[in-house]
Amino acid sequence: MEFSRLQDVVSEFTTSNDSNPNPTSFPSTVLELLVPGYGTIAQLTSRYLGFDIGILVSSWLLVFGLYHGSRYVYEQAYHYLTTYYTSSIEIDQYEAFYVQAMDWISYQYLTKTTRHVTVATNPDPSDPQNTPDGAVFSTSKLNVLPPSEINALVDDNNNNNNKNEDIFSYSKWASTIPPIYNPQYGDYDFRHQGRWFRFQRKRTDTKTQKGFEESIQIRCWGRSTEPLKDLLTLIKTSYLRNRSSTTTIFHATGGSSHGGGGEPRHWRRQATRASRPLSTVSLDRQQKTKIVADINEYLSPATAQWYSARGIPHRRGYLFHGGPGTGKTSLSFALAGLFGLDVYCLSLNKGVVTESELTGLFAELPARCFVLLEDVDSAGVAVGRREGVCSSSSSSSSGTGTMASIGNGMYTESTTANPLSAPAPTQPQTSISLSALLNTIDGAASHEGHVLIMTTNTRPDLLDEALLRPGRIDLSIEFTRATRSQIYDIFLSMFQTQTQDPASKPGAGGGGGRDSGGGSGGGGDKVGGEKDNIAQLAQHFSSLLPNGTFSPAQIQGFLLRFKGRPEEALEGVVAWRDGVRK
Ligand SMILES: Nc1ncnc2c1ncn2[C@@H]1O[C@H](COP(=O)(O)OP(=O)(O)OP(=O)(O)O)[C@@H](O)[C@H]1O
Repeated sequence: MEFSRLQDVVSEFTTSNDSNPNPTSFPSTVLELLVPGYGTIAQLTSRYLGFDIGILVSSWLLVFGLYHGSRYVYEQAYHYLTTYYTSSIEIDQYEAFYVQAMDWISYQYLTKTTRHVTVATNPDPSDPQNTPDGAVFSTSKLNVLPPSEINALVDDNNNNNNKNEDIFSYSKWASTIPPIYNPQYGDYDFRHQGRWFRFQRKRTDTKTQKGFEESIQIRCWGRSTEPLKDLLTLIKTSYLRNRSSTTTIFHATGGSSHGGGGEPRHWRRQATRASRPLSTVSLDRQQKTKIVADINEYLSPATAQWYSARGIPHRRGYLFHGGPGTGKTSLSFALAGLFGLDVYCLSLNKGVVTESELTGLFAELPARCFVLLEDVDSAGVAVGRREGVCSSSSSSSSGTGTMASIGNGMYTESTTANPLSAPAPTQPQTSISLSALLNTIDGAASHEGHVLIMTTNTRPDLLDEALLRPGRIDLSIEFTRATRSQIYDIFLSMFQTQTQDPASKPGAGGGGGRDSGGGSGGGGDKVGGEKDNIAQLAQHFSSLLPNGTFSPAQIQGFLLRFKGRPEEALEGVVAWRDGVRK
């Protein structure tokens, strides 16, 4: 604006204050400046409508100015107060605690009160969070149809299958699973133990394939972070208490290879499962006791202090070696369940993870957890065939049986003695070098306190000695093909649990709960009798299979065909054994 014109406006404003017929209106020159064409519109409305539009425009300008002015003042004051008089905690979506905090706050406060929620479907039946009653699915709900009914269903011309109550309908089942609700992006206030907290769910755009990353921020009044820390401790305690009978499994997602779209690789919760009882993993008792005692001692806080007082890194590594389907992964999960820890799984096979990604993933691990590094031989640690070693079978350290190995030192799942029918030797396909793996495991920057379990299908005497040295691998457990006693155990665990559970047997026991001793005397006798019967069948079954020939997974696979029908499994086992061996 020209200076002379501004002078005119000011002088008119001062003179018009005296002469303005309507003191509630701004001077017309000011209004003309703010609303282009005001003079013409004012003249027209005054002439034809007999109405002074100046009052209307002035009121509107006043409200507009007041609104923006107060908003500006509010924002400045809010910024000042939040900067200097509040404390906050930010939780990144890749932090393990993110899920716990989001779940807890959403469930306790936000999704009950807020009208703006997001919904997600995660129909994992084994996740207690997803079951209608919050209970882990019980094995007593087995739905085994007799052959006659199956035949009727197969021959049904009228397609009444979906009306049959005994047929499992996924859509019906899924409709009973409540969705998971979370608050939408934005700010939410909630009051916890007499104190106000502000929860903010944020979304930041990124150049990754997904396009954004999430985080949450929790804020409270005051310059002390103690209320926030107390809240997080409470969330953690309640989460761990609820999850004590479950195991949460994390896998690495993203990454430069395998469709990760260049996103950084992070741990992501894959599933939460009912913890596997240790008794369901069949292994030599001494071996089991040894590893449980070892991990128990290692995880004790006193041990951590002991290590630290002596300047020894608090680390312990375990090597599970054996053929496919012999129970390495199962034991790892069962142990994690026993010690109430989450499992972080990573396979080093097929080059799915690069060295920098491996380092980044280890840096993100929580203080206490199980890390399951599968196919560790892929990291260039298998030193190849050694004369006079590979051709022989390795003998079990515990004397529980032998494991056949083929020419390249790999344990094989094949039950034939012919190496030609065994899988071809696998070459390391990963982009991880041995030195990178060792650095990640025990380099200066690596974390302490987690239980590191490495699995391999390669015999340990063929692995690089650098990996095998104490401090990296402190205890080795060999997993063999099923011995007679393992076959017995697998049969028992397959059939006994079911028969011991009165709820699973129509008419058995009656209201006695899961404990066979809890029912009436007659029911208890019946369950006890069935138990003895199953033990006899298991004995007979194990005597029909050769020692150390089939993997536990093979035997389990066979028995799974006969859920609830142990006698039929016994009848069919000889034909199956001979068929597989042919
Ligand atoms: N020792 C065992 N006791 C009970 N079940 C077993 C045992 N070994 C294997 N199984 C069963 O076989 C299946 C495969 O087992 P698991 O994945 O633990 O084998 P693995 O040794 O990790 O195999 P891989 O080397 O191929 O990863 C599981 O369903 C498990 O229940």
